[in-house]
Amino acid sequence: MNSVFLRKCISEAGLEITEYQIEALITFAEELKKWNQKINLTAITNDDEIAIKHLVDALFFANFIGTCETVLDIGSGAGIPSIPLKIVKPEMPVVSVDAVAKKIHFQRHIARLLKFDHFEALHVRVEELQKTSANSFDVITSRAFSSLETFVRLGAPLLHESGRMIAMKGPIADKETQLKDEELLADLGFKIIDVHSYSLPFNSGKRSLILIKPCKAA
Ligand SMILES: C[S@@+](CC[C@H](N)C(=O)[O-])C[C@H]1O[C@@H](n2cnc3c(N)ncnc32)[C@H](O)[C@@H]1O
Repeated sequence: MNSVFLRKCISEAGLEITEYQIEALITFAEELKKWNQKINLTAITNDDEIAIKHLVDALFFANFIGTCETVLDIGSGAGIPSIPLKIVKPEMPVVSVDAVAKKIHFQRHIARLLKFDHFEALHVRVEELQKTSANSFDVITSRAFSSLETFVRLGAPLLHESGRMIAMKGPIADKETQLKDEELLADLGFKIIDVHSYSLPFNSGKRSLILIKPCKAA
């Protein structure tokens, strides 16, 4: 991957990271492409798209969540957003879960290569995590995992009472879909607190971060 293009994308997005972190993101991208030739980890294989749609999108999330909290990434696949998050916030404890073993093997490989501390990649269905990690996480996130309702239903038992859930989504939904989502979340005792919209660099599409909290904490 071309570091000049990645730097341009990060600066176009208004984000700032160190040279060391740029190099680590490039290592992640190169390993992703290499492993993807043998095992199917991502449908995105082009360098520019990996930079914008995987790396920069995850960096927007990392920038949004602030400092040191315990994060759970549900259905993290090849490690989005968990791996870029660990690269730019190395001190942050992150647990990344996926139901597919080869994806978790890849994430562990990256964690070893980049010498991550406080990073656990677990081959487990999130439903099973409730037995060991109830009410443990300050932030629970997911991208391209499920509907908002399923995300909140599966994540809720794992969330610390003062925690928040952040769904990484595409463009803001139309009013009708939004109202339906709000009703479904209210039935689970949760509420949408904020929707943070942003554009990926070079007109590559709109995205949103949906901040959700238990009604009693809102
Ligand atoms: C479309 S991928 C998204 C991967 C990554 N978050 C991204 O945005 O590139 C959805 C992932 O969710 C995982 N998944 C589906 N159901 C799951 C469950 N119940 N528990 C854990 N992971 C699950 C799948 O194995 C898959 O890797």
